[in-house]
Formats: sequence, C-alpha cells, structure tokens
Amino acid sequence: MSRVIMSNAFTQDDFLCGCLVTDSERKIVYVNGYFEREWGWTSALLLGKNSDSLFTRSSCIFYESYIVPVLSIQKRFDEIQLALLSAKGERIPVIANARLNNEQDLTFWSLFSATKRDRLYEELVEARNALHEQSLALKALSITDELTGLLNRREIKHRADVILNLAKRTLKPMSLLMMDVDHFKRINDNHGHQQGDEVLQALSQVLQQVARDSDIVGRFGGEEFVLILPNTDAACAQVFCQRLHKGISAMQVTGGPITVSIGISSELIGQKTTFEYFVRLADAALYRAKLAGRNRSVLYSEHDSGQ
Ligand SMILES: Nc1nc2c(ncn2[C@@H]2O[C@H](COP(=O)(O)OP(=O)(O)OP(=O)(O)O)[C@@H](O)[C@H]2O)c(=O)[nH]1
Repeated sequence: MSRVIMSNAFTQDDFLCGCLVTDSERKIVYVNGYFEREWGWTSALLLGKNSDSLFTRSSCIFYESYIVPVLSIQKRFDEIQLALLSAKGERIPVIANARLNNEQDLTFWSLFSATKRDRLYEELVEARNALHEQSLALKALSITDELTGLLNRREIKHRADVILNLAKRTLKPMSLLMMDVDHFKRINDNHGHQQGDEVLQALSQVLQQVARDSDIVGRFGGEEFVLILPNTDAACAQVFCQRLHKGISAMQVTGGPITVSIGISSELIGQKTTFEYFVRLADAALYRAKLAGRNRSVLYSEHDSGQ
C-alpha cells in the first residue's frame, strides 16, 4: 500500500541536489538549502547576484557561449558538466540539468555534485596510463635480451628487414658483423658462469659505445653478437671493427683480457639480399677468423663460400 506524504512535510532543502533558479539576466532568484549545506553559500550571499559568481571562469564562458543559446532553442539542457565555486572558492565539479520556462522567463537548475565521478574518471585515466606504461615495458622486454639489454635475435631480424626493404631500390651498402667471444668457455670454466655473464654485459656496453645510434646492436645468442651498420661499406666496416677490437681489449674484467673474432659481410642492398643472406656470409667469414687464430676481423670473400 503506498504511503501518502503531505507536501508540507518536506522542502526542496531535503533533496540531495542544488536547486537554483535564475532570471533572464542570469540573476539568482532562488537557491535551496543544499547550497549552504554542501557548498557554504547562504541564500543571502547569492540572491540577486549574477550566477557567474557561482561558476569558474571557464564554466562562465561555456554558460554564456553555449548553454544560453542552446537553452533558448531547446528549452532544456541535460547533464552539462560545469565547475562550481564553493563560498570558500574551492572548485566543485557538478553535473547540471537546466530547463528554461519561457512564460516565467526563468531557468530552473538542478546541480549534482560530481566529485566522486570526477575522482572515478581520474582513476580511470590513471589506470589507463599505468596500462600504457606496462605495455611499453612489456614491448621493451619482448625486444631485448634480458642479460645484456641489447636487442634480441627476433628484433635484430625485424629491424634488418625494415632497413633492407627501405633500401632495396637505392642500392645502398650495408654491413653485418657477426661477433663471437674467443675462448669464452674458459672464462666460465675458470671464473664461473656469473663472471661470464658480467663479461657479456661489459662487452655489450662497449658495443653500444662504439656503435652509432643508427646502428643495430644485438645479442644473437650465447656469446655471439650481431651488429648491423646501415650505409656502411666494407672499408668503413673494417675501420669500425678495429675500433671494436681496441675498445674490447681495454675492458677491465675478471678473466680478461677479452678478445673477439668478427666476420663481416658487406653488400649493396638489392632485391635478393635478405637478412639470412648477410648472416650466412658473415658466419662464413667468422669461421675463417677463428681458424686464422681469433682476435681479428675477416671480411667475407668468395673464398669463404666453400666453407
Ligand atoms: N656465462 C654465460 N655463458 C654462456 C652464455 N651463453 C653461452 N655461454 C657459454 O659460452 C660458451 C661458448 O663456448 P664455445 O662455443 O665452446 O666457444 P668458445 O669457448 O667461445 O671458443 P671459440 O668460440 O672457439 O673461441 C659455452 O661455455 C656456453 O656455456 C651466457 O648467457 N652466459
């Protein structure tokens, strides 16, 4: 059975929203008790004042330029996001519904505090930003080698394919270096695996220092590294390798001095030069560098094709 409540048993002050009435000059002609209770505005402070004193500067501009014309045409406006000022000057986000009564030339407003909604929105934005950062971190993890922080094998191939595709028609030179640490097993055997890891890390730093930003430096696996030098012919690649040997020999690590052997493949990029092709040639040259006594760089030549 429904319960009938006498209308004089409650007032607009009992509603959980701010009720506001403004006239055609935007003067405040009514506010309910919610304004004082929640936002510190007594009716004495507001009545007769321009409603601009209730809103932030940007909300006033929005009110003037958008709400007023829309109200005059549509007569009502739902769920407007505005920022109200409390009597103390605090910014309060509110959602407002407004209805224009043409006969009375009055606008009736109901204003709902949206503080919690705003906080929820901020939390959503924070969560989205955190997710974005996590996905960037995951992406970085998926392309790097965990031990050295260099690019991993899959990413080296991916980047090489991009360079090769871009340079196909321009016939630019590219060099690929396959580098292997000499007698690395001895370092592990004599000083332990942990020390071996530290050597690989120190070595990676030297590679990054010697390489240009445009070069691709990666760990191919184990104690094998790959460097791709775009726009670099054989002569320049050999000069680069000499700098590498010098930098590596100056490394201060337990188990040192460290030396490396490098196989170089240098080709003009054409329709048929794939990453695998460069790797095959550099591998053959590396094999010859090891055979020739290690601690050296060898440029691939036709002679290696029989290896
Ligand atoms: N510490 C460490 N050792 C590794 C890692 N990956 C591979 N190795 C070791 O690298 C060594 C490679 O040894 P070999 O392939 O025999 O070659 P090498 O001793 O470097 O000799 P040459 O290449 O012929 O000069 C092995 O002992 C592997 O266990 C790694 O991530 N960390």
